[in-house]
Amino acid sequence: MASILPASNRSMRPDRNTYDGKRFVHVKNPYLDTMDEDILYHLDLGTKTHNLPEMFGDVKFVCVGGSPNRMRAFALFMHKELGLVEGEEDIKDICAGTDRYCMFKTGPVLSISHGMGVPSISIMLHELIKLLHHARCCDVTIIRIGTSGGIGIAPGSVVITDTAVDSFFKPQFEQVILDNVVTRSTELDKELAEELFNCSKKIPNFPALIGHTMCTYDFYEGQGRLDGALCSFSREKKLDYLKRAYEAGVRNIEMESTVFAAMCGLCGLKAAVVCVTLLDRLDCDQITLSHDVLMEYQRRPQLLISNFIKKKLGLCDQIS
Ligand SMILES: O=P(O)(O)O[C@@H]1C[C@H](O)[C@@H](CO)O1
Ligand SMILES: O=c1cc[nH]c(=O)[nH]1
Repeated sequence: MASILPASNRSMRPDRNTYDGKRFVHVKNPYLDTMDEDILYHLDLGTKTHNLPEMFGDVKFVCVGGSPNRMRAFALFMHKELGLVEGEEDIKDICAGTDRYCMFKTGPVLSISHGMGVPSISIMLHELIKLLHHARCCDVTIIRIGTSGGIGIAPGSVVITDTAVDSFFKPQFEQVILDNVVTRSTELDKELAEELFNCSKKIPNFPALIGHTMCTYDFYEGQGRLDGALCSFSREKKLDYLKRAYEAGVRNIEMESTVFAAMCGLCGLKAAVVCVTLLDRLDCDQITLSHDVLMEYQRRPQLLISNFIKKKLGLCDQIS
């Protein structure tokens, strides 16, 4: 992928007046317009050093997930599924100059890792959303493909999130800005969730459901685990909490969905969260799956999203 610009090049910032008629990415920051250059530090990209419209202008689907290897595997899988002619060796990590995140592009699909937890995905999303804006991308759908702990559902089930909720089962994300708490909505695109669910029904033996996803700030105490280095509650309290979560409509727990939903919603991106469950938290806390089973489970959201993308691109609606 080309596109290191000479240092003398002017900013690639687009003219927003030419944006009419399509669903463009909104950045909601008046200061961006006053900047001569925008350095996307954690992605090792910038408006003066890279021709972002040339590199990314055709992106229509962005898939994000915690692990660099998973997101690389997804890019390679999509490359094959889209029947693209370039060799796999051409799919290089676009962010290789930093070891914070990995990014791969194949055709109109961008695959990016975001690390674990709200702060990590939030930094990546700020820079990714600015990247899509600078690249003048339009009609972009963004999907988080992750892993999670299930509540009251069989391990291996794929949960398509209708609403991301916080640890109090509320559909909101609280962002501390200066010394204020700003509450943002975590509603996701319901039509997109339905479309994904319908897509899942066409895949044989594919256990999928729509439900609320709870996002926590921690994997251990924050998710009611009894097996962390610290635990100050009883087994009964844990089960009572998880059962109340289930009654509130929560079917899985992970660590990024609320900020993902809030930021994508505010910036006009159609967004979905699709996570496979690795265990049923009503039964246990430790993840005891074999490596092979874990890999197979992690491929489930990828398979669903690849079918969805192929359908949207009119390539086919058959199952691979
Ligand atoms: O996308 P991944 O599988 O990384 O998401 C979940 C939530 C945390 O980031 C992590 C915890 O194991 O997995
Ligand atoms: O239990 C789990 C499994 C994966 N990811 C989580 O956040 N929790």
